[in-house]
Amino acid sequence: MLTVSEALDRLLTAARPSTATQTLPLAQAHGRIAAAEYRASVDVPALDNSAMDGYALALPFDAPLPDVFPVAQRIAAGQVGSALAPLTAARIFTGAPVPNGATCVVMQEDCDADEHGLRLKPGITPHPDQHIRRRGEDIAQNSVLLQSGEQLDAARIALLAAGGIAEVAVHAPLRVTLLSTGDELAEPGTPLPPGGVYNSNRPMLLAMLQALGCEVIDGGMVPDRRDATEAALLAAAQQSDVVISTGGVSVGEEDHVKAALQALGTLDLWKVAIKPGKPLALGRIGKADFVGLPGNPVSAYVTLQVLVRPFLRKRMGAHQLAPTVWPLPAAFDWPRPDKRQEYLRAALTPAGLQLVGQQGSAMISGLAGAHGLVEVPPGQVIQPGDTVRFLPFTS
Ligand SMILES: Nc1nc2c(c(=O)[nH]1)N[C@H]1C(S)=C(S)[C@@H](COP(=O)(O)OP(=O)(O)OC[C@H]3O[C@@H](n4cnc5c(N)ncnc54)[C@H](O)[C@@H]3O)O[C@H]1N2
Ligand code: MOO
Repeated sequence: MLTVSEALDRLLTAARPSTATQTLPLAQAHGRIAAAEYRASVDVPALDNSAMDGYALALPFDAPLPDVFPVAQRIAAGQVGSALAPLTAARIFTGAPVPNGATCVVMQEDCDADEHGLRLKPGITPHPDQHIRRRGEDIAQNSVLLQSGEQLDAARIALLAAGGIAEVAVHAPLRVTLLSTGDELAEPGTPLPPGGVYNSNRPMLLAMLQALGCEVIDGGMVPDRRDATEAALLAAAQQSDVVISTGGVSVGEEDHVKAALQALGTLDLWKVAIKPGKPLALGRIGKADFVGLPGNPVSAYVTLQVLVRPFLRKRMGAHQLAPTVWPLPAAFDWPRPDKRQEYLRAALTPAGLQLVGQQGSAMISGLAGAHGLVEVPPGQVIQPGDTVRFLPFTS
């Protein structure tokens, strides 16, 4: 059986990054992977400007100040004033360009202004550059805003917009067909027949794959028959870059996915020393990649998160593939480790990481309260206070 890191190496070697790209307006690019590098077309801010509503002053700082400063001009955001003579003031508003000659801005709460001019309130001593945002202090023109292979989230979209970028070249979305195998599966909203189980993997994986940025096609539910499994896999492979199924990859005679895959294409990886999720399968059918996730919901969740996500991200053209790992203290006991590398559902608490819910691979109840997974190497016990590897779900 492959170790988790051997399996990850194999998956990443097998993942061919997509080459198809398209150009999208920034507002439509959320979640997509950049296919080019982008640089700022302007300095941000483009001019020195005021951080406060108040007065820009041309003060010397090394000489006594007069009591009153004439207010020579008024500059609102979007306007550009004229040069400020020494010892005069300009009425100014947040974001408005600071006129040449101004050495500081004083907020209006710290001044009194009337028809005679502006007076600083007692005790107010402005310092050089006070409340002035300098040109380019946030982003310098031509600096890199986004690297090829980065995923466009809200913050990166804001960064590109601030730098004047209107459109981005992105990788075409990965088309993933999702199949659910199992005669026992019933659709939520329909009566549950005797022996039935509601299909929770399908909406769970749909949500996870969409969050990754995939275009997901629902391939439906596949009965536990070899001919039906082959027909469903073949149809799915013809319409997608990647086919992902759940269930039917273990060893029982009702498990047809592996045999169907071997008949239609190649099985390149099967069984990983991971708990939950041992019977994970990887292969090819024609031009499509195939990933067979175990049927147990938590096994499907964990294998997608730990192993399949990096594979899909590389397929999508993303560069940062390794999961984020935070070394954090455990606040729990794990006295009976497994031979397989184990992933435990855990929540971040002020006391440290706490396990949530029961840890069985069919136990969905704890998943919703977890913030991530604790990675337990084969055979390793954990005691409260031990530093463990925590893989947050948000990364
Ligand atoms: N003799 C052995 N039996 C099993 C082994 C083994 O090594 N030897 N491995 C076990 C492990 S570990 C896992 S994980 C499961 C995985 O089996 P399959 O991938 O073949 O999945 P199924 O048997 O089809 O289903 C397992 C379990 O999950 C439920 N399920 C399936 N699909 C869904 C769905 N879409 N939504 C909700 N629940 C689903 C299904 O009803 C079963 O209870 O095999 C062990 N057995
Ligand atoms: O690998 Mo299975 O998920 O232990 O039940």
